[in-house]
Amino acid sequence: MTERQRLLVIAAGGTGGHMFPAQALAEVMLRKGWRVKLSTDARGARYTGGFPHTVEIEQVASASFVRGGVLAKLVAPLRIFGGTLAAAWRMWRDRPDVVVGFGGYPAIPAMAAARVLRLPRMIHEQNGVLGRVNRVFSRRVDRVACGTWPADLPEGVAGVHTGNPVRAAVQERAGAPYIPPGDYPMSILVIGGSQGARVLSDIVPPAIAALPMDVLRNIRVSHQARDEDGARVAQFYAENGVDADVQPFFRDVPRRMSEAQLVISRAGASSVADISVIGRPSILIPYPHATGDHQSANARGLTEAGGAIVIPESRATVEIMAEQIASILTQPDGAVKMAHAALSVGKPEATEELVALVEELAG
Ligand SMILES: CC(=O)N[C@H]1[C@@H](OP(=O)(O)OP(=O)(O)OC[C@H]2O[C@@H](n3ccc(=O)[nH]c3=O)[C@H](O)[C@@H]2O)O[C@H](CO)[C@@H](O)[C@@H]1O
Repeated sequence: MTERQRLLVIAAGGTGGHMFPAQALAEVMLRKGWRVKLSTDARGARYTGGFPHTVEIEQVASASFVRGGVLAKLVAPLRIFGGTLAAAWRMWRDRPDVVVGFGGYPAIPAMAAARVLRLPRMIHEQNGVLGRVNRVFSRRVDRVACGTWPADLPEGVAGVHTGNPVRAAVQERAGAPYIPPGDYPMSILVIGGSQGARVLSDIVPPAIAALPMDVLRNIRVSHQARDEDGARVAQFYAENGVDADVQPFFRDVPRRMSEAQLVISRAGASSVADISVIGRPSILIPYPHATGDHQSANARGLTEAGGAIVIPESRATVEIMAEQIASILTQPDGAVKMAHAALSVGKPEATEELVALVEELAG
C-alpha cells in the first residue's frame, strides 16, 4: 500500500508581512514531499506570486473588522462564520496533518475549523507583540512559535522562539563579510517594508545630503519610495549630487543589503530578520501605529544587542538622522561591532525550526 502524502494547511493573509514567512515554510515542506494548501482571502492572494505554483490556494471569504464601514463590520462575523464552515468541510474531507496560522484576519476560518476538528495546529507570530488574531488562538493551539524574542505572550502561554523565516536569497547571505565604511564607494539601503514609508522619504534624503563632503562623495543610495514619492525623492538626490537608485520595491534587497555599509529601515518583522541574518548596522524608525506598537518591540532585540540605533518617529528629524548616519559611517570599528551584534541575534535557521515543529505535531 502506498503511503498517503502528508498535507499541511497554511492560513495567512493581510499584509506581505504575514505572507513572506508562510511562503518560506511552504517551500521547504514541498521539498520534503508534503502537499501544501494556502488558505487566504483576496487581499492575501495578491502576495501569492512568489509561492511555488504547486501550493494549492484556497481563497476564503474572510473579512477585516478594521477596514470598511458599519455595514462591513456587521457582516464580517457572518462572512467569517461562513468561511469557517467551508474550511471545516474541506478539512473534514482532506484531513490535514497539521494546520499553521501566520496571523491576519484571513487566517481565522482555517484556524477555527482546525480547532473544531481537533487537528494538530500551531500559530507563528512574527512580531514581538501578538497580533489580534494570533492572540485569540494562542490558547487554542498546540504550539505558539515566535519570530521575535522576547515575545509579549498572554499569561500561561508558552512560546517557542523559532525566529522569522527569511527568503532563500537572504539565507544564502547569512553572515556575508561586512566591508566597514571607509574612503571608498559605500552603499546605504533605505527600505520601508512591503509598502514603503513616507517618513523615510521625507527625512533621509536631506540627512544624507547634509553629510560631510568627504563622506558624501563616496555614497551610493538604494532608496525604496512609495510610487507617489518616488519622483521627488529621485529629484532631490539628483539636485544634491547624490548617486541614488529610487524604486517602489527592490526585488534584490538581499544583494543590496549584503553590499550595504548601513541600512535605514522601518522595523517590520521580516525587515529586522533580514538585517540580523545578513548582519548589517542599521537605523530603525518603528512604524508608530502598528498594533500594540509591535515594531518597537521588533527592534528591541537588535538594539539591545548593540546592532541598531532606534529613532522613534516622534523624534525623527533631519538633524538627528544626519547625526546618526554620520556617526556610523565615520567610525568603522563601531560599524563592525554593530554588524557583529546584529548577527548575534539573527536566526538563519528559523525555517528549519518551524519545519521541525510541524513534523513533531504531525507525529
Ligand atoms: C505597516 C505595517 O503594519 N507593517 C507590518 C507588516 O510589515 P511589512 O508588510 O512591511 O513587512 P516586513 O517589514 O515584515 O517585511 C518586508 C519584507 O520586504 C522586503 N523588501 C522591502 C522593501 C523592498 O524594496 N524590497 C523588499 O524585498 C524586506 O527585506 C522584508 O523582507 O507585517 C509585519 C509582520 O507581521 C509587521 O512587523 C509590520 O509591522
